[in-house]
Amino acid sequence: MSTTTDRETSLDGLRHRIDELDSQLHALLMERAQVGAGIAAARLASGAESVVFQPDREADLMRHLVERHEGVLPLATVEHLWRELISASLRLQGDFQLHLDGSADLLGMLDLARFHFGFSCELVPGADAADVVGSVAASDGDLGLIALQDRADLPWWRGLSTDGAEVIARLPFLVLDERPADMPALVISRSVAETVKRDTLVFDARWTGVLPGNLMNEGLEVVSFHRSASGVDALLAVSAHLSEDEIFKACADAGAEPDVLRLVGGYSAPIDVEGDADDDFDAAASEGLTE
Ligand SMILES: O=C(O)C(=O)C[C@]1(C(=O)O)C=C[C@@H](O)C=C1
Repeated sequence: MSTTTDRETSLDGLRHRIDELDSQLHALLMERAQVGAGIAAARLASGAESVVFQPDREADLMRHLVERHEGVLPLATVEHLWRELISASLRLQGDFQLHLDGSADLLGMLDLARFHFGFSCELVPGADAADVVGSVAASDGDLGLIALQDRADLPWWRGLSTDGAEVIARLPFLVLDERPADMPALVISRSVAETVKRDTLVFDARWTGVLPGNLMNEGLEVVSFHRSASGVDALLAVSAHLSEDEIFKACADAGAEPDVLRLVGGYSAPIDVEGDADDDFDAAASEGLTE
């Protein structure tokens, strides 16, 4: 005669438990989609014309997942599942296309696009980052995915603005060792509502001559930079707590005030699940800045 423990640990017993869990999960997923459709209907009723991304809400959801998470399921798997669910919700609100930076590594780009936006999202290859910025600014609710390089071939971010296309997210959102879809990138969209809360602001900053060498010490991250004959363009990520005056002062303390400082978006800072996210970035990037 089999005991309860035998039934719980036998192959048949475990499969039976998986069937039960799948059925509960499926019911919950269907209910979640229904709630998403409710949000879509409420948006439509409020007169919203196109898909409305809520990057800060998405970041909150992810943060809660990280806080609750335990056990053997890889966190990156959970992230991907939720990204697919969120994308499904978005598609219930309307169609949108994702414009891809065609100058970046294609496989890395596709991996990231599919991981973050799911498999039903229509992908549109763009020539390069500047082309993606133009397409998103001219669209009615499309998104763009632009690969981040420490040294950019062109200062593509000059095309961003808070009344055109702006930065809304930075990927990957969960910083994990050896994670899938780990190409560093920015997501851009047409300008999002003022009510969006973001802890990091992104600026187009320009200096004639060289870039101050120790901006990072002042709490300013050079996300990407482009050097030309006349000077340096930088895409700066800065804590949203700092005012523009404080940013100018921090730059002056680091060596020189920029000639141009223009807000071009913001995002909820990625979560470094295993350690210090800043480690990867600046050691590599800042080395080449003051040559
Ligand atoms: O909360 C919303 O406003 C939603 O539209 C729902 C939802 C989700 O599926 O959780 C979907 C898309 C948004 O970008 C954020 C969250």
